[in-house]
Amino acid sequence: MQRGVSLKLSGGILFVFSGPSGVGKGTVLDRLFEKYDGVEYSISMTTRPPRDHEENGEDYYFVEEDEFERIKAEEGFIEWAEVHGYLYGTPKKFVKEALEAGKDVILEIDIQGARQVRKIFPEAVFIFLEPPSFSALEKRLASRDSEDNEMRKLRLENARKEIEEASRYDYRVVNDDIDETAERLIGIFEKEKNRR
Ligand SMILES: Nc1nc2c(ncn2[C@@H]2O[C@H](COP(=O)(O)OP(=O)(O)O)[C@@H](O)[C@H]2O)c(=O)[nH]1
Ligand SMILES: Nc1ncnc2c1ncn2[C@@H]1O[C@H](COP(=O)(O)OP(=O)(O)O)[C@@H](O)[C@H]1O
Repeated sequence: MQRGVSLKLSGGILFVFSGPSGVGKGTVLDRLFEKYDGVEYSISMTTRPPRDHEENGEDYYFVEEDEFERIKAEEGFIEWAEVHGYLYGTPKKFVKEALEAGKDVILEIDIQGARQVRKIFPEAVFIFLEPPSFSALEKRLASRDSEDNEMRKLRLENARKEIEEASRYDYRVVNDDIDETAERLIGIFEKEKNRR
């Protein structure tokens, strides 16, 4: 975690969205953003190589490890973590400016990042996306066909630990039907906006 992070939360709401690899986080958010613009998506930085369809500056900022380390040293991340063997971090500037402008922001980050955010933004809203079953998760990850066997195995091992953390989240949403899940997320965003 970065020291000296001080962000004003008087403006927008910070949503934290986590879930195991292959549960459908990206798919559900893509579907949601087709019809909803009530939250801003924070684009993370990563040292993971891009998948075929992924665009730099859209899905992630893809960087080499030395660049990531440089930004880390400059305290440019709200949080960062090593996940499945690569580094991932949330750039501070975008989130800070959006929240200060009164916009609501969603971070799609892993459980380690969520723990860090919980310490510095206890007011954030934490949402965990769960698979209907572990075998459904295995099938989804296999069907995505974006990792080799070894990487898929690592992601599934990590998934068990990630799912154990779900009870620490404010909301747990099972991703059965993509459209229904997107609607449930919009429902959560709107409910939280109305409360503040
Ligand atoms: N801590 C942290 N985790 C992130 C960040 N961006 C993405 N992640 C998480 O890193 C994990 C791997 O992401 P990715 O490589 O896109 O794989 P996927 O989950 O299989 O789609 C997921 O749990 C993401 O939520 C970030 O900025 N910080
Ligand atoms: N509700 C769902 N039902 C069936 N398949 C799904 C569902 N949501 C996502 N998928 C599929 O599961 C795979 C993993 O989804 P993805 O969005 O890449 O997951 P994540 O971002 O959580 O790693 C993709 O092939 C996607 O099409």
